[in-house]
Amino acid sequence: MNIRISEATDVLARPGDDPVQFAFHGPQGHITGQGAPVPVPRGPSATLGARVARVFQQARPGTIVGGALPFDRADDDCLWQCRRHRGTAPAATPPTPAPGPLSVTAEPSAAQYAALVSRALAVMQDSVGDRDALEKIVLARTLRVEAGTEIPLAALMARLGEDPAVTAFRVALPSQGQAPRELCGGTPELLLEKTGGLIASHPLAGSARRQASVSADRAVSDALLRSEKDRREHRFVVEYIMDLLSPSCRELEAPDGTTLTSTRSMWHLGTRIRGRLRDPETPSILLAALLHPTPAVCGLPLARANDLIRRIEPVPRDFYAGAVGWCDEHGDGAWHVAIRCAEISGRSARLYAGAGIVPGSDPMAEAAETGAKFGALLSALGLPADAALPGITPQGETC
Ligand SMILES: C=C(O[C@H]1C=CC=C(C(=O)O)[C@@H]1O)C(=O)O
Repeated sequence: MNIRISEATDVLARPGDDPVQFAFHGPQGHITGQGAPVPVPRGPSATLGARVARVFQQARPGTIVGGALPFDRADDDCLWQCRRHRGTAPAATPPTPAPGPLSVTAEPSAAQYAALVSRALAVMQDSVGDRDALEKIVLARTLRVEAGTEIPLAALMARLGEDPAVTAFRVALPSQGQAPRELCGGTPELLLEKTGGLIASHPLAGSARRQASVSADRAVSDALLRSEKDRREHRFVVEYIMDLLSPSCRELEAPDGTTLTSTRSMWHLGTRIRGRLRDPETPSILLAALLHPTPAVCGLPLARANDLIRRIEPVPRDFYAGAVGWCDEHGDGAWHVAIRCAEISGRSARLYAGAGIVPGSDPMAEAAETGAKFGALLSALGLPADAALPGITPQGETC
């Protein structure tokens, strides 16, 4: 089920030179929210329904709401109301971003991250037998990239959009100083798409880095498909989403079961979920907010994992591992998990990557997995894709 915005019958505004508040290019279509910034009053997840309903009651027909929900449901979201623009795919051969000399600093380093994973595994072990025993946690690390010149977002989007398996996105965020701040990335994970009464979700969890040779690539994907640890990590996410969606659905199924899915740099385990809503008017943004954050980015049980993440991750997640997307006046829209992304402001970028930890996880392997997940964004920035793999020290700095 694809929402093809370019085939929509309603009147579309013409894209101009207006500032872009949000843009999405990927398998769910191309959509851009452009124009003078008109924010949806900001607030936490608990007040989202009332705030968005008020916008659509007062807005002109053809208005859409799009933007970013933060990782932490208690934090304020960042949503914009815009006229819907017919988006176009980014240029096929985009100019090189060329942001000048770059420096990369891992915060925390791969070794420090592996130590955090060990700590989380110890908490998991200690919690065995508790009513709310910690079964999974997703821990993230970041890379701070400093460029010699401003990072060109349009070129970065175009580079990310070359991978047909991902949705390249950008969302304007509230600025924290002089320079505008945006969340930009290429996410492979569909949280929730709604067209009329039909919904779809494609949760991913369980990962392996793509390999250069065909035989090695096949071997790692076969191993991922057979891995009991990765299947367990994945199952938590699918069960969580099915449980949360089922009260709202007349039909809900995962017809193909769990299969391999790939981007240009990663293999994942994925499960396509499809459903038919009891109430076709249910806004996609509220379904996204209901699901988010899933155990693909937080853990299980949610509250315990979230609490540990807040206590041990050294860099706040902000909008990383939140949800990004858009919703129209009929509730239709598409929301993606905000991963494989960076917060970008002027010459600076902060890249984020996380990995699901379950009993049996190997701390250094999880550090390597996060290193591989940085690859797509690093190469879109003109850096070596393996710059964040443990043991590799770009320009003398420690990853
Ligand atoms: C949390 C991230 O990935 C999630 C999505 C796919 C696979 C994942 C994993 O195998 O751990 C993660 O759950 C990230 O890329 O930052």
